[in-house]
Amino acid sequence: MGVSEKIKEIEEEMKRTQKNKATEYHLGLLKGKLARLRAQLLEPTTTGAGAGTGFDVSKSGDARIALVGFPSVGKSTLLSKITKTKSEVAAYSFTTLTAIPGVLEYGGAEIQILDLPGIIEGASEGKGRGRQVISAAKTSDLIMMVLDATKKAEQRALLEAELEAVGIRLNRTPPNIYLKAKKAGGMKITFTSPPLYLSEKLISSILRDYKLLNCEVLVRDEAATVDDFIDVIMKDHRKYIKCLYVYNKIDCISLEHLDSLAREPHTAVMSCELDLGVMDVVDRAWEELALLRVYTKRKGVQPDFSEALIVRGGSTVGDVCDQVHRNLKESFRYALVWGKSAVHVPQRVGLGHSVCDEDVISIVTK
Ligand SMILES: Nc1nc2c(ncn2[C@@H]2O[C@H](COP(=O)(O)OP(=O)(O)OP(=O)(O)O)[C@@H](O)[C@H]2O)c(=O)[nH]1
Ligand SMILES: [K+]
Ligand SMILES: [Mg+2]
Repeated sequence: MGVSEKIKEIEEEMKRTQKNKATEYHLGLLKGKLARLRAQLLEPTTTGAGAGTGFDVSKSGDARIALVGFPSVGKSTLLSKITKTKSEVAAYSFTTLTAIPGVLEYGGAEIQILDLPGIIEGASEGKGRGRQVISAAKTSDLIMMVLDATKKAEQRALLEAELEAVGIRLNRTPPNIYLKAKKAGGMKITFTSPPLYLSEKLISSILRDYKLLNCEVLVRDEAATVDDFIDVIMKDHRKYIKCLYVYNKIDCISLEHLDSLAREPHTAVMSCELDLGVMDVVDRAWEELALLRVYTKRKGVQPDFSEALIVRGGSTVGDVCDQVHRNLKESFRYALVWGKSAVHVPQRVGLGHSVCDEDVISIVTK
């Protein structure tokens, strides 16, 4: 039996099994097996089918956004609107057959936008170019899930399920569970507070199934589920990515419907056709990326505001140094900071100081 068939079999069994206290343990074990098989399915094959590989587009710029969605929702229309790249647009499905990169210039940053082929249900199991599309999405800093506002609400959950199945976790952080494999000593499982959904028995059975016989587990979140625990075991196959849900074609829906869509979290609405809300979508994407612009300044000279250094949210002066030059930290003495992160200006700070968007920094070396 092939991996796909085994997956089908387990999925069928899970569907047949009623969810209740008595079956909880059995279902948990099945989930563990399913996660392992799915990861196996995504391993690159030796036959060169490239199951786990994305499209051959090299990363460029300060961040990458992937446009993911069902066919004909307007992904290519959006790319053509916000970048100088023209990607073919047409009313039929699967107009786009490969990854088309474009560059969005925003506030001194260059963001690569990846237009991708439409995906369909079953993409995670290899339908269409689904797996390649999803692999490409996995490499992005932000997924823009483009949705057709005229279609049923289920479309969003269907797409989410496809991305979930290959280990992408949208707008979530890794579970608060510590797991460390050991050479010997058996299993040591502890909970910081009584678990609501997990038990020592379930955890140890799943660990045995994964042949993790010697390890230490500390569950720090009482609300952690079996899915969370499996994500921790499979952490090399999990990717936590931000997602902005973008509903296009709002020119075709009622105001009431538009209003309810716009209120959903992490959501923006637009009409590429009428050029409505497109720039708001770009602003929202920028916010979600949480990139920071930092300007460097030489002593006695005005900072150059046309040349921003782009760093990730949460970056420190040390990260800024790395961006300027590989060895700069070695000769670093201190930095002077003007801007939102400074309590008084200029503030004298060390490498650990966290920077804010639009800070000006003067680095003083030995
Ligand atoms: N009514 C309306 N139609 C739109 C809008 N944006 C795009 N379209 C139309 O939707 C159709 C599909 O657009 P594409 O940009 O090719 O869609 P896609 O998501 O790239 O499609 P695939 O590459 O086939 O997956 C085209 O006929 C567009 O003209 C919009 O805001 N409103
Ligand atoms: K299309
Ligand atoms: Mg397209």
